[in-house]
Amino acid sequence: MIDIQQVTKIYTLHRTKVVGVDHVSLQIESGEIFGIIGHSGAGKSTLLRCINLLERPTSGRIIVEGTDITSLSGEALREARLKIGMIFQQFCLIRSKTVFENIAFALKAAGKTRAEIEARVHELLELVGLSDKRDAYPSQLSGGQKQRVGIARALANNPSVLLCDEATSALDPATTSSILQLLKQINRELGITVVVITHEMEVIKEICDRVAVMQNGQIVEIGRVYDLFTQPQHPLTRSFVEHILRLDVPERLWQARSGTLVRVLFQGPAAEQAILSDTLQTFRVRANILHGKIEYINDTPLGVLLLELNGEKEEVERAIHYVAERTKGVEVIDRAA
Ligand SMILES: Nc1ncnc2c1ncn2[C@@H]1O[C@H](COP(=O)(O)OP(=O)(O)OP(=O)(O)O)[C@@H](O)[C@H]1O
Repeated sequence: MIDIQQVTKIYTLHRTKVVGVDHVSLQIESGEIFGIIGHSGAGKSTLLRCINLLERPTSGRIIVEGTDITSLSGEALREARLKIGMIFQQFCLIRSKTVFENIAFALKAAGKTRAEIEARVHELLELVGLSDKRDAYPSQLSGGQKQRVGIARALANNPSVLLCDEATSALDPATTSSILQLLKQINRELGITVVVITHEMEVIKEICDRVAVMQNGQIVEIGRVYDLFTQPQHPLTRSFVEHILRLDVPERLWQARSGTLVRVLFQGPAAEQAILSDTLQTFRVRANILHGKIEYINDTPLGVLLLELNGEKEEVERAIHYVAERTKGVEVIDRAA
């Protein structure tokens, strides 16, 4: 477990104090993929860098797998850091060294023998799917391949935690997806705790089990990703979720509507069909499906449907109530006049 207790980080810039992280307490369970999302300047990087003490908190404690990281320095800190791997948005590879040498570097630093290094690099390149690039230089690799080298290097010393600092922000969507799948595979197969910071809800949606939402150095909401999608509480969380679940209604349909517009969230298509037909049979309402889509939240389907309901006002309200009780939520977007 990573136990972050009342961590504050204050920077001093030209005698002015800047609060990076403000009294954050957070427990990340061993073996989970935990996301931290927020806009630029929210304090995500600072918090992440406190976990391996790249930034030393101004106050508070961080306990990683039973070791109080914040109490360490010198050799003890170097040793503890071997158990915490990290990957970066800009990959941070050594340009003058080959893929093999970049990964071997982390093992040499840990005092491994030549034979151990050969065997381990071979194993890591297989894991990240880059066995054929062993002797290539970073400049000869695509962004996705560079990040795979970064991942191999971060895993070299068998860490129990992998910190990912905007690891896919420099990559195109297809490459992002393949890197996220690799992180998920590493988490599942090796049992490594993965902490991801990002400003993109797509990243959280694809791989995270839980997420914390940060603003002004503080955590404003935390929970299971699916729950945050279906019941966001804080306005910032709502805006992140909205970005993914938004259904843009063509202007023509918007103008032509006459009934009440509702957005329904439901878990999977089968459930939706049964609920809709039940509703139409139970109440004297007509339903028009204007738009719909299914998002996969860490492999669990979440459907979004935009309906126009027509009928007697009270009957429509009863139907909405009926649907609300049987789905993940109903939002009335526009009531019929
Ligand atoms: N080395 C530093 N010196 C002074 N202030 C800093 C330093 N690093 C971060 N800050 C400040 O701390 C606050 C949090 O920054 P941080 O980089 O952690 O946010 P972030 O959420 O990771 O944003 P981004 O995605 O843009 O990196 C910001 O106000 C930032 O200006």
